[in-house]
Amino acid sequence: MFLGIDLGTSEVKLLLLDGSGQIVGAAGAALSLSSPQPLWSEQNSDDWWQATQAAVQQLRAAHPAAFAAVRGIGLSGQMHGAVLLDDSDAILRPAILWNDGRSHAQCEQLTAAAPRLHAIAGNLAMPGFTAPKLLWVKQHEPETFARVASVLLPKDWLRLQLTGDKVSDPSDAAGTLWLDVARRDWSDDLLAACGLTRAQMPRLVESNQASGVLKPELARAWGLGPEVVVAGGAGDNAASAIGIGATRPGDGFISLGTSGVLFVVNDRFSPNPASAVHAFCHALPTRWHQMSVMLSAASCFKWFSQLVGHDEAALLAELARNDSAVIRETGAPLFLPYLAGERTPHNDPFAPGVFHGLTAQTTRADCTYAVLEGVAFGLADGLDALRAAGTQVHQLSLVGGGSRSHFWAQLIADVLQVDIVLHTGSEAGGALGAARLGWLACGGAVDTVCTRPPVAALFSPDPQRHARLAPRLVRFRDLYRRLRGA
Ligand SMILES: Nc1ncnc2c1ncn2[C@@H]1O[C@H](COP(=O)(O)OP(=O)(O)O)[C@@H](O)[C@H]1O
Ligand SMILES: O=C(CO)[C@@H](O)[C@H](O)COP(=O)(O)O
Repeated sequence: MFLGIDLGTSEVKLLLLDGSGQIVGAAGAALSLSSPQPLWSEQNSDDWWQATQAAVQQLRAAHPAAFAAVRGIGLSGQMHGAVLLDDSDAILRPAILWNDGRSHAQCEQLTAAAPRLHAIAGNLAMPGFTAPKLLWVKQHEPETFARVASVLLPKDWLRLQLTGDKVSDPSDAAGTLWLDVARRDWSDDLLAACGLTRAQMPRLVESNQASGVLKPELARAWGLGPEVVVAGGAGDNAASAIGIGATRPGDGFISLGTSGVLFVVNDRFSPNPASAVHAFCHALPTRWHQMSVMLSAASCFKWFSQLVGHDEAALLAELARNDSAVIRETGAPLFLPYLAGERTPHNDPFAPGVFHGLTAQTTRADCTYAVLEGVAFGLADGLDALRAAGTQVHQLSLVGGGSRSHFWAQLIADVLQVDIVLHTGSEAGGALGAARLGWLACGGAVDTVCTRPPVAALFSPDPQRHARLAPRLVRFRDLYRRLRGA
């Protein structure tokens, strides 16, 4: 048995996988976000550990025999977050997350201070990345910065609780802006630009290699044997790729989680900062990937559902009951999904969320539709950015919580004009990939472990609907341009 632990933004998810690749069970525990000031997004790292332990107890209770047979653990997690520790590994401040926009000024400073940033890290400096956050802490919380002995990414802080080791992997480390992405090693020059050194960074191992073993006292408390291997693991998007078998160049998927991600595998480091796509290491040693990232995707649906007091399933059922789809596709309001600013393609922490074109006839179902459509339009921008970066896409799998909606999957296929494939277990996101990385670290072979799960549904583009939506996409893009800086 192999255990995957995915530290998402809205939930910690656990998944048990057996030695024939079948999912045995899953469990989860919710997490909340805090935004003490505009543009800020933080979580308490201790909450991650409490949620992980609660989910472990759920999974053990549901599958006692299978859980007791766990031999390998893999980690996956929300990327870019900064967990700052002092020299006794105590947490110095709340973790600053991937969707935090406070460090926009520091991005400019970093770009000026590190002229080779784009060549080494392969990416634009964006506020969500780890390096500009540390510059922000240096300038705004100098007492804290002076005490920083270690900087860990979210899943790597969980690993510290599990094994006592400070270790990261290249797929997650690439999101710091301190990694030499082609060489898959820390860059002393980029660290120096932030007043940091390699001594403050975790050791790096590849995602599919062992990083350490579970602490004996935890193994006993969880009813596990000795020598449970913990794999290097991966950033949640690279882990999701492993989960749906996206390992060959050209394989790609969309993740509809809190963020919205278009991810395509490359066989070499392929930076293209000009189009605001990310070029990072993949979770296999000879692979890299490009991705475009929306800061708010399924989280727009969650926000709207909480605003109107109906859950996502109820809103989708209401949408399905209404038979005026064509009228809605021409008359519904437009929605700009920039609830936390945007990365690809705008790199603009101040981009606003917007409902535009409300009338006295606008219904709740129209607004639900607009939210789902606005996210699909954001993905269309992301796909254009990937194409501008030289990546070709013909078919995309869909993963993450948003993949529960077939309506949304069809809408995305129609907007993007790309086949969208749903594999079984797709809503598990990074947790399945994490479990698979645990299996690889215990000696599993890539060809055996990283297979494509069975296809649950295929959504092919409808050209007529695409033609109806095309003018709305033009208006969507125009709306952002008109509002920029307003
Ligand atoms: N039936 C549904 N249809 C579409 N989206 C849904 C549905 N149920 C939940 N979601 C969305 O799934 C998202 C959570 O997805 P998840 O992949 O777990 O995110 P994360 O990894 O960021 O925590 C929430 O934003 C929620 O609105
Ligand atoms: O910042 C990125 C990728 O660059 C995000 O994809 C985070 O990794 C958060 O992921 P989810 O919680 O949405 O899965």
